[in-house]
Amino acid sequence: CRGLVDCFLIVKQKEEDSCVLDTHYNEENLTFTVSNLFAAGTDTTAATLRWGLLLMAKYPHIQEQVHEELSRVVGSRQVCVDDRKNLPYTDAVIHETQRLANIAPMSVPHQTSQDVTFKGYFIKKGTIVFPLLTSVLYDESEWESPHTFNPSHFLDKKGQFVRRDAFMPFSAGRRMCLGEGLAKMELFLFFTSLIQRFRFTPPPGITEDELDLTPAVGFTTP
Ligand code: HEM
Repeated sequence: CRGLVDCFLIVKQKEEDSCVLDTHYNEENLTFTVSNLFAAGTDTTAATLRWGLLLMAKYPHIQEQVHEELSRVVGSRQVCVDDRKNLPYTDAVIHETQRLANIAPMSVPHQTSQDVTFKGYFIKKGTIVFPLLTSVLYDESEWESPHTFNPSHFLDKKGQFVRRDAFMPFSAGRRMCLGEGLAKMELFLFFTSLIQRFRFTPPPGITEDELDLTPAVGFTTP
């Protein structure tokens, strides 16, 4: 069994052999599952990484601090997942990038499966609901400076990494992002490997102040 598709096909075969009718393991679901994984798992991580590099170009003193921490803790060997716990500043920069980049501002639409009253509002069964992640990621009662890039949002006074409940780029609840662990691992490994080897700067003739952080409109925020 080499991966998801093999696993799926093996169960499909078993169910066919035991004459299970009405199975979820059919070709249509296989196609949807694989295409969903591509759609949900490629542009999201790539857009976040691009935001990370743009922010490093705009704030060179922060890029320098990430570089210093990486040189001190990892040196020139390849970064591995286990290094993250020893790189609190870098970890905070990646979290702050995800918060400010806010790449899935409306998460994905859900639909109420029954009538529900939420915070005094009646929502009828079958209503489409968009959970606005922006409202949490930029919540003024949660973040000291919601609209600025500030890695201290994820650091305590001693410079140790702190988790924040309002960090919700992967949404929340039962249907939250299935790829959170994979995405975090990818972002950490790609971001650190790039900063270890390169310096990111604005193009010639452009100052850091001129780098524009206005997001473009898209399903994710490019
Ligand atoms: C920075 C990267 C990513 C972000 C910010 C992100 C964000 C999200 C968000 C906001 C949702 C909607 C959750 C909800 O319905 O409430 C979601 C769903 C999902 N994500 Fe991600 N995602 C990322 C990367 C990935 C990766 C790498 C994969 C897998 C390869 C993935 C797979 C999925 C899947 C399968 C769902 C649907 C889950 C379901 O409906 O039960 N995501 N993601």
